[in-house]
Amino acid sequence: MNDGERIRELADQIVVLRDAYYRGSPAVADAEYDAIEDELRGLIEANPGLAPEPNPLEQVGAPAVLHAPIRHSRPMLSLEKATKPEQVVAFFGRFPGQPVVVMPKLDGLSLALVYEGGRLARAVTRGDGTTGDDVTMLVRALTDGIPERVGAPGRVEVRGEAVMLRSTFAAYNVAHPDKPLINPRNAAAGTLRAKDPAVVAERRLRFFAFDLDTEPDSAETDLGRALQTLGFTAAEMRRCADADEAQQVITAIEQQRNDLDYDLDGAVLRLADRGAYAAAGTRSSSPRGALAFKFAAEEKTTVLSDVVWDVGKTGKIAPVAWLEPVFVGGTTVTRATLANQEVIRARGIMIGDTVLVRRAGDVIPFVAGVLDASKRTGAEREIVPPATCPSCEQPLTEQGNSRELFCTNVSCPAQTVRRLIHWASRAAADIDAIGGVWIERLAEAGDLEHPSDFYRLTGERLLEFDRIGEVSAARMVESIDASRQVGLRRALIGLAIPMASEGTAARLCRAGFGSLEEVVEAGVDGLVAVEDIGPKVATSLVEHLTRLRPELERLRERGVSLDVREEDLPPVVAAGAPLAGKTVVVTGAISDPRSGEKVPRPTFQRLCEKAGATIASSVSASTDLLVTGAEVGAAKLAKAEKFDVEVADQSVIWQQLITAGVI
Ligand SMILES: NC(=O)c1ccc[n+]([C@@H]2O[C@H](COP(=O)([O-])OP(=O)(O)OC[C@H]3O[C@@H](n4cnc5c(N)ncnc54)[C@H](O)[C@@H]3O)[C@@H](O)[C@H]2O)c1
Ligand SMILES: [Zn+2]
Repeated sequence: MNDGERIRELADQIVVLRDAYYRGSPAVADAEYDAIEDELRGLIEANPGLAPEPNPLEQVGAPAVLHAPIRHSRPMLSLEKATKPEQVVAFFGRFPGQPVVVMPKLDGLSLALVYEGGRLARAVTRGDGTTGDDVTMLVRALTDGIPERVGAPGRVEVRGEAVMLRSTFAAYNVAHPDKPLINPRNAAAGTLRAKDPAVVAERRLRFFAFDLDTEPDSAETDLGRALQTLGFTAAEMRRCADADEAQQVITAIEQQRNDLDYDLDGAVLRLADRGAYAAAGTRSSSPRGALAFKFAAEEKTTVLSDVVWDVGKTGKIAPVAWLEPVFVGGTTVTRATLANQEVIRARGIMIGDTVLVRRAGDVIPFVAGVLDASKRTGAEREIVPPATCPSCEQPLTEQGNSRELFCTNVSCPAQTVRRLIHWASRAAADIDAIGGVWIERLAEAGDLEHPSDFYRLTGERLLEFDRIGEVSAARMVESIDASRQVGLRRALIGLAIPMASEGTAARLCRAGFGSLEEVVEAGVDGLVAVEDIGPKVATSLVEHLTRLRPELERLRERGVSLDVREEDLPPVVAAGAPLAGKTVVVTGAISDPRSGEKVPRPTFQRLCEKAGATIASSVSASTDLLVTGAEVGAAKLAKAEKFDVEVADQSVIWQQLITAGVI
């Protein structure tokens, strides 16, 4: 195929893919689509005479099906893309002496909001860039962060991104396993395509502003301040004087990406001065005064080569997707979760399908769905859940609405290994010198069956195995020995009792239980009396701990402490504690001002607790204080503002901790 033919082919593909994408059913992942655009761009650059007519790269969006078309006051454009530092340098080179703001490139859908006489007159989607759809009613009902009124009498147009927060997305998919959303961006677009606001009220979106026109021109030339004054949450903007500084901010945004509650696919550079940005003008499909720096993709497509049913520590049989290796979210992924049968059915997934794999934030990679079922060849196979346990071959039971499968055989070998690995894990006994492979070998050899068996292992016995030297054997024994101090809270976690979470273990310690035996003796009635422990959890605890009585005895005999430890209890609050009675959320990167060294967040939270604070993980109406470290996400700050929560920089709190003698 010659270049001209390839150009034609790519241009046609782009038109088809865009059409599908903007209708809400993308046929490929964004990263793959971008690669097609890049190839076309490269070919046209090399052969300017062969540029297609019309050139899809010079068009924005897609000729959408508009229900209520509204023409934009000025086009809503796409952005010029960059992936290399040199391109950032070149951008600064085009505007000597001009300061630039760098902000996250939020991955949602853009909206134009028009205010007339101080009131929201209409909200319009981007559409094909020239004409968009009127979505005023839906936006009013479904989007947070859009004020009904602004304190400016003339015409005001604010542009920005409406995103579905990751937490909203996850909660929605948990509540609707039968019709899951594929990703937050798609969900945001889908939400505003819906006709009835009430139907999708739980799909709330959040609006972040990044662009502004005012008539008459407002005196404020700084974009971020101008937007805030009007009552909007602006995308977090940082002013940079040169390309080096901008590159640092871009890197910081990329690093903080996992901590944020929304998807971003890059960083946007834009002239900080509103006048300078307008004066720079536009190209056919992008403004000259802005540049998008793209990050690695969090979603890719790959082939689902097989599904393997994995036996968990509580006997749950979970489908695990085996994938052809794919680089996504910063690592090569070969396994992903499929949750349960219902999810597989709802997403219509088959073995051999090309599936969309998502790895965003801290979530475990999961198969979000099949993008284009029309590509099937007929060689795909249905995913059939097993009738018996893949490990012990006992029949399985189905539980719950999502029809999760369980092996209830307590001596199931796979469960045994999983439970032992769990006992040795960091959250429990923390036997860090013995990894999963060794646990499996020891279980196979008959040395390990119950956690208490770890405490019978000797150096001599370990040396009887292949591929182990004296040094490692001694380290293993030492690590086992140290784990005898596990204590009530971590032992309870380590025993992997169904329905009892880490929080349950902490609550029991705080409620005054002194040992695991005391927990069993309390019975269901005694346990439900503890705050936040319900009858199901209490019953499960009593049932399983009663069954485990002999094991508890063996652990005791072998010198393992099952009594509450000081670290299991809330810290003693120092006299004159500065944070006494306050519910505190900590966000961003924390470092000790005395040494400049990074401090893990849990360590800092523990210090705050010593100063009297109750730690919470997310900002809500009951939060009293948000402590901010470096690189704080806009979402947390926006929430603090919404709930009127006091915000303090970490330096202030460190000072208080030092003054109060906490450290
Ligand atoms: N999978 C597919 O088949 C397919 C097809 C077509 C397009 N796409 C995807 O759509 C996107 C391309 O389309 P595009 O032109 O909408 O996006 P773009 O990448 O060119 O970016 C422009 C958009 O970025 C948004 N944005 C977010 N934060 C911003 C900020 N701080 N400042 C300015 N703008 C900001 C705005 O909505 C703006 O419209 C790509 O991500 C592409 O992968 C995918
Ligand atoms: Zn089994």
